[in-house]
Amino acid sequence: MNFSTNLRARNPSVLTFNLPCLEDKGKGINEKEDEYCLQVYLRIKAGDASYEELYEIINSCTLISKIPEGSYSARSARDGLLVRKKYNFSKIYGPETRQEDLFDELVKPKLLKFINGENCTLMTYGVSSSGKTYTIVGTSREPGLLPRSLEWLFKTKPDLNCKPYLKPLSNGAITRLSQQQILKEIEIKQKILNFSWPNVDRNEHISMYQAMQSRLSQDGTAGLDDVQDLCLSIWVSFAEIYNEHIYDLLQPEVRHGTSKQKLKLGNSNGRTYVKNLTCVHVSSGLEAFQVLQYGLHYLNYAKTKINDHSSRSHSIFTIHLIQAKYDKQEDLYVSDFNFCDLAGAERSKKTMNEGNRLKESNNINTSLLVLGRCITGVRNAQKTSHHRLIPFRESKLTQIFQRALSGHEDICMMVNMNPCRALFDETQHVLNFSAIAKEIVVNPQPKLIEKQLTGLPGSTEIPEDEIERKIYEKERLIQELKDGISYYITKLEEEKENDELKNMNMRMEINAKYTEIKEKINAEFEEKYKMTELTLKNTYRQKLKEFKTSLITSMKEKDETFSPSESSDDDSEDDQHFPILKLNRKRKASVDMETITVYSSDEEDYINMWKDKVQKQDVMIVEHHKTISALKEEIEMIRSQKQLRIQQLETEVHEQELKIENLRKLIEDRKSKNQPNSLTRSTSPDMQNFFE
Ligand SMILES: Nc1ncnc2c1ncn2[C@@H]1O[C@H](COP(=O)(O)OP(=O)(O)OP(=O)(O)O)[C@@H](O)[C@H]1O
Repeated sequence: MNFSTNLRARNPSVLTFNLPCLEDKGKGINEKEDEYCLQVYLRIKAGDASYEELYEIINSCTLISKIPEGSYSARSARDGLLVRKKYNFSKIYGPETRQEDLFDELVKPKLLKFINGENCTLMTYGVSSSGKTYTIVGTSREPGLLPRSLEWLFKTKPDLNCKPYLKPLSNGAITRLSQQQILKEIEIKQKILNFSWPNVDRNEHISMYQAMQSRLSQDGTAGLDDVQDLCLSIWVSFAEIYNEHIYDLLQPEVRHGTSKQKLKLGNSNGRTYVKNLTCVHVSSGLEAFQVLQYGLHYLNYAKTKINDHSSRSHSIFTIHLIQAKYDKQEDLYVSDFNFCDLAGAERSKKTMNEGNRLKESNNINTSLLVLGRCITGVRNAQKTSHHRLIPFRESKLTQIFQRALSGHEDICMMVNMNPCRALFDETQHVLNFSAIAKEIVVNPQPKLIEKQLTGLPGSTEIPEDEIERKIYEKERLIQELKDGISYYITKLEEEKENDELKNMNMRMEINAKYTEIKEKINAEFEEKYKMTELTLKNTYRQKLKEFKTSLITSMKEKDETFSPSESSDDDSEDDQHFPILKLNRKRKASVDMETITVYSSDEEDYINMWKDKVQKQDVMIVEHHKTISALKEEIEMIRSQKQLRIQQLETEVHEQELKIENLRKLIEDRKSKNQPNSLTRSTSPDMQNFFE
C-alpha cells in the first residue's frame, strides 16, 4: 500500500513532509540550540498577593509552577505526588516589564528581518484577560507592539511612496496598478480615514498616536543603509476569525440588513491566504494606526465574567512590505509581518457564558485545541522524522499559519499569563502548550524572496488571482446593489404604511377640530343673535315710545290749532259751523292712528300678550285672596270651636276636682268617726258617682 497516496486522500490535513528537523542541522534533540527552536516568551501580568505562592521565576527563562492542593491539575496528577512543574521559555518578562522593553528586545530584531524580506509572525496566546490585546494593541498611555512597530517602520524609512504603484495580492504576488486603480486605492483609504461612528471621536485616535509619536521620538531607528536604493511601499490588511468564519475588518460598513461577507481561503505555492481580503495602502504610521482603529471598531468584543472587553475572535493585522530597486523595478520583494491576537482560552464554568457567548467560547476553545494538536504534531514529527498527519486544516487559524507553525517562517509566540489563583488550571494548560511549542524547530528563510511582478503593462497574461478578485468585487457590488434595492423597497413600504396611518389620524383630527369650531361658531352666533334681538327690541320699543309721544304731542298741537274745545269726539260749535274742518281733523287723526297701528302692530301684540298674562295673574291673585280668606275663616271657626271645647273640658276638670275634694272630705270624716275604710261601689253612692 502506498502510504502517502492514502494520506493525501485525507485532505484537508497535511503531511509533515519537508518539516525542518534537528537531524537536518546535524544536532540531536537534546543539544538543540535555542536559535533553531520556535521562540516562546512568557509575559506575566501583575497579579494578586497569591502570585508568588503559585509561581516562582528561577531565572530569566525558567518558571516553576507550584500546583496547589484542590486544583484540577493536582487531582489529575497520576501519582498524586506532582507538586511542582518546570517550564522553559526563550525569555520571561515579569509584571514590571514595560511595553517598550518588549518592543526593543523582541520586535525590533524581527522588524529588521522583515525589512530584509522575511515573513514574520507574532502571536499572543493565553487565558482570557491575561493581557494579549494589551501586548499587541496596548492603551493610549502604553501603546502596544503593533503601533510601536508601525511608528518605527515609517520613522526608519520615511520617504515611502505616497502613491501606491505596486500592490501585494493576497496570494503573495505583486501587481502594478494603473492610474485609475491608483485613484481607486486612494479613495478606499480616504473612506477609511474619514469614517466616523456615533460616539467615537476620530481625532482621539489621531491625538493618541501623536502623543505616542512624541514619546517614541527618543527611540533610535535602524540604520538601513543597504536599503537606501530601494523604493518601499507599505500596505495593511486586517482579518478576523469569528466562529470559524473569516471576515474582512477593513470592509466598509455593510448596509443595513445585510450580513457580513465570509471570506474563503486560497492556496498558492504552499501558502495559504485569505481570498479577497482588503489591502490598504498607507503612507504614514498615523494612517496605518487609523486603519487599525477602524478595524478594531468592527472586531467582536463582549463583556464576560472575567474580562469586561474580551475579544471573541482571533484577529490578524498584517503589514505587507513591497520593496523594489529604484534602478531595476522588476526586481521586487514582498514580506508580511502578522500580528495575531488570539482569543483567550476560557472555561464556560468560569465565564458563565450562555447563548452566543457560549458558542463563541466553544469555537475559540476548539480552534485553540487544534492549534495545540498541530504544534504537538509538528514537534513529534520533527523529533521522530516520521511523516505524520497534522490537523492544520481542522481550523482556519492553523490553516493560515500552517507554514509558520511548521517552522518555515519566523514565528514567535508571546504567552500571556494572568497569575491569579482562580485561573491556575487554565494557565497550566497554556504553559503545557507553550512547553511543546518551544520544542518546534524552525528553519530560517533565505533573505529577500524575489517575487514575479504580475499584471505588467503589455503583459498578455492576467493573473488568476486578479481575475478572481475582480469577479468577487463585481459580485459583491451586485449583491450590495440588490441589498440596497430591497432595503429601499422595504423602507418605502414602511413609509407608505406610516403615511396612510398619518393621513387617517390627520383626517380624524381635522374632523374633530371642524366640529369643535362649528359648535363654537353656532354658540357665538346664538348668543349674538339673542343680544341683537334684545337690542333691537329695546331700540324699537324706545323709538316707538318716542314716536308715540311725538305723535301725541303733534296731535295735541293740531287739536289746539283746529279745535278750541277739549273734546275731540263731540261735535263742537265750530264743527257745526265748519264741517270741512271737522272732517279734516278726523281724517288726520285716523291717518295717524293707522301709522301707529302699522308701526306698533307687533308691539301691540306683544304688549297685549303681556297684558293678558297680567290680567290672568290678577285673576289668579284675586282667587288666591279668596281662598286665603276662606281658609282664614275656616281656621277662625276651628279655633273658636277648639276654644269652646277647651272651656268645656276645663269645666269638666273643675267639676271632677270638686268631686275629688268632696271625696277626700268624706274619707277624712269617716276616718275621724272610725268607720271601716270601705270604698266599694256598691256601698257608697258618692263613690259610684266618682267612677262614672
Ligand atoms: N501587563 C499589563 N499591565 C497593565 N495592564 C494589563 C497588563 N496586561 C493586561 N492588562 C489589563 O488587563 C485587562 C485585560 O487585558 P486584555 O484585554 O489585554 O486581555 P486578553 O488576554 O486580550 O483577554 P481576552 O482574551 O478576553 O480578549 C485590560 O484592562 C488590560 O489593560
